[in-house]
Amino acid sequence: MRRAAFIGSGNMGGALIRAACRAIGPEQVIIADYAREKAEALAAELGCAAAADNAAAVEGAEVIFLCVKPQVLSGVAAALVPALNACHGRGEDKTLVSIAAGVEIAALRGFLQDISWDIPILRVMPNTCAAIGKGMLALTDGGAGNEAGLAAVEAILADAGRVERISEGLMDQFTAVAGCGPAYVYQFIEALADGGVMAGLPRAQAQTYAAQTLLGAAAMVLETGKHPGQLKDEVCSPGGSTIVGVAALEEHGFRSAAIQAVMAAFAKNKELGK
Ligand SMILES: NC(=O)C1=CN([C@@H]2O[C@H](COP(=O)(O)OP(=O)(O)OC[C@H]3O[C@@H](n4cnc5c(N)ncnc54)[C@H](O)[C@@H]3O)[C@@H](O)[C@H]2O)C=CC1
Ligand SMILES: O=C(O)[C@@H]1CCC=N1
Repeated sequence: MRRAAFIGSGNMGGALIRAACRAIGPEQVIIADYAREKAEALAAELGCAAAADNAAAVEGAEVIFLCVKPQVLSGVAAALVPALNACHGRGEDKTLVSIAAGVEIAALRGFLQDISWDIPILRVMPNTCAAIGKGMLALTDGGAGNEAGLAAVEAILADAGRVERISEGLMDQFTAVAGCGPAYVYQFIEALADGGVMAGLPRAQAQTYAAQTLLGAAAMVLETGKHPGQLKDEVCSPGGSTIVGVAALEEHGFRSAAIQAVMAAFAKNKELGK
């Protein structure tokens, strides 16, 4: 019996599969995807197993991560019930983990209508940076007090990045900041690089300088514990060039745009769960 199965090996599932293979070893990981060749190619690359179908992945592992789109989750989960019941009948208990944005544990339980036992269900909200161990992830058991399940998931995701336990009531907000966040940051990096190119830098250099600057600034926030506003002030020499750039960002609504991006994604997460 392997420790982790992943159903769906797309952008996010694939990133978690990479992280899990590093943390617990590829011999402990089995993956399945509707597009079988996709799972097989990733399994061949990482040295883990590719299951013939979703039920085989369920049969083969203790913790099953559902990494499909919210729109297909109910059908995928319902189709797993016969395999989950058969496993339970043999005395093999399983834990289900969903990474779907917006879908609550109670809704997931509703998708498993014909299940014959009280299967533990957890949620993880990852981001794609987990692929290289730099993710920001949230984990919840919905207040069930399932310490063993939480610990099992943490062990599988030990090399995905920073994993924090949060209440389920904060998952949609977390998703809007950290799940979606990499996309906003990539837009900013691209825009910084565009500015650099406009000012005369070669594209490749501009991109490296922009990305390394984001990395350094993020590390300064985390490692110094200083407020971002203070760190910003430390860059702005009186009468210098940075404050002119900061004023231009303010004039064009930069911070307001970022806040609105998070609020728009938050609203959409709530919609995805309905
Ligand atoms: N992409 C991201 O940055 C993040 C995504 N998520 C969540 O991750 C989940 C997956 O999203 P992505 O990886 O972006 O989507 P994706 O489209 O890249 O991957 C989904 C995978 O599921 C497979 N699939 C579809 N139907 C299936 C079925 N019946 N059985 C098995 N596999 C099936 C597809 O072939 C595809 O490989 C979503 O629920 C999303 O909310 C969460 C956090 C971040
Ligand atoms: O765009 C989405 O719906 C997913 C959820 C968080 C990141 N990607």
